[in-house]
Amino acid sequence: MQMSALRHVVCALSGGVDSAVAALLLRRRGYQVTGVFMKNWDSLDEHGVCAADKDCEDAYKVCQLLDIPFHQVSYVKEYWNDVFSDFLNEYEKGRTPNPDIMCNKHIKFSCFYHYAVDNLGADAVATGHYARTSLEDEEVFEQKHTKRPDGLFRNRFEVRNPVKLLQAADSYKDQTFFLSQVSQDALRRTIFPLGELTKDFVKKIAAENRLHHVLQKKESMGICFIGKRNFEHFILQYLQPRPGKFISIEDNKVLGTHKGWFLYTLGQRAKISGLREPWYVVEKDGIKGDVLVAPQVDHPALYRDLLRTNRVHWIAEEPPATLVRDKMMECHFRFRHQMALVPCVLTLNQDGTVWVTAVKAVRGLALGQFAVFYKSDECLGSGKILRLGPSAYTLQKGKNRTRVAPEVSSDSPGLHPTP
Ligand SMILES: Nc1ncnc2c1ncn2[C@@H]1O[C@H](COP(=O)(O)OP(=O)(O)OP(=O)(O)O)[C@@H](O)[C@H]1O
Repeated sequence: MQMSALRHVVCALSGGVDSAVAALLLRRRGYQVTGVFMKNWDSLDEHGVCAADKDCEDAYKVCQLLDIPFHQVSYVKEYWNDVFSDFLNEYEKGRTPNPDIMCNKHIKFSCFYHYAVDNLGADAVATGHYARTSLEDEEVFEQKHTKRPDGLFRNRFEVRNPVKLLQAADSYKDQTFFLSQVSQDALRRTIFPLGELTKDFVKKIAAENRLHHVLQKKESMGICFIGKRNFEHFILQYLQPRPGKFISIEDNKVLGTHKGWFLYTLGQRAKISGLREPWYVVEKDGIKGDVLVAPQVDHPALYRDLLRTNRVHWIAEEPPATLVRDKMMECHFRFRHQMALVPCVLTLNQDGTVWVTAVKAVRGLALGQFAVFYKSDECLGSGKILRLGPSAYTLQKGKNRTRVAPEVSSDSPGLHPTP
């Protein structure tokens, strides 16, 4: 076969084991592969070392070993504007953002995707994510790059046979949660070479193919730009402290003070100086800046069964036909990576937002998190949580007082779900 006839796949290489093996497998399938390292964050870690430089070197070494071209791109500015600013704004509003979901949406599957297709002439892009799509490689290559019209007249019937995002075969490693805001356009031209593999198998392939330098690296944990640093210290470099009180939800007693209500997420253990027993964050008062806490890890104030999202991003069907027809749909959702899926019922609103009613109350729902929806092994899409229903504790108190319980919300008062 002539070089020009080879399929060209551009693989995002992080310098880690997963993307290295992804590139290797693409090479084995006979494709022309190019490796691209993205620099998204520009700073020194706690030891004065720029971690991105080391990762970039490792990615370059992978390309040398596989004998494929290497490119480096900087999205430091885009990452700051589209991911980090949003992260800070959300925290400032007292919400719990997810920068990894935003990074996939805006950087990997937008900036990188366009760079690969428009500048490097890629027939498809690939990453080392553990996820699958409903397309075989050949079907991915058959996609014509046609830009869909934006705006009012784009409707859900325009995309024929939309590509589905499916959970990885290794359900423990599955990363569809983080991919739930990716566009249909990018997904149609994406290959996930690791989708059918387990992590152990991926490591074995790396070991058998002289990729020892990436194998020895530790798994990236937590938010990439914070690394091992103390979260409170990191965030207080960017946001003004806003001292407030820790208040017990049970008797309104002031238990201590904190440096900012935005430092706490619902469900998290609050370290209150002078107190040995654990207390857990159950509510935040944005006006006074107080953090309400409860004394047990499974306190009813931590449990809710109702939430509302912003306009949902649907990956394949916009929105699913069943939901449009019945205005309701049974499915599953999760709001943290790797948590067990929770059965729920969705109710669609006129503006594309949904109400999610969990079959059973769940612990630790927080504003700003993404509710990611699943139907069997398909990831349908996700919406950001902007409103929470009353907690089990509020409902109990309400029952005792026979009064209607208030909702927690980060914006103006809204509707209740209407069946
Ligand atoms: N800095 C980067 N440059 C290029 N691609 C990246 C970068 N960071 C992540 N990716 C891509 O996104 C995928 C998922 O990233 P994630 O941070 O979840 O790492 P991971 O699952 O530990 O994978 P890896 O072992 O390849 O680092 C990677 O496999 C890689 O394809």
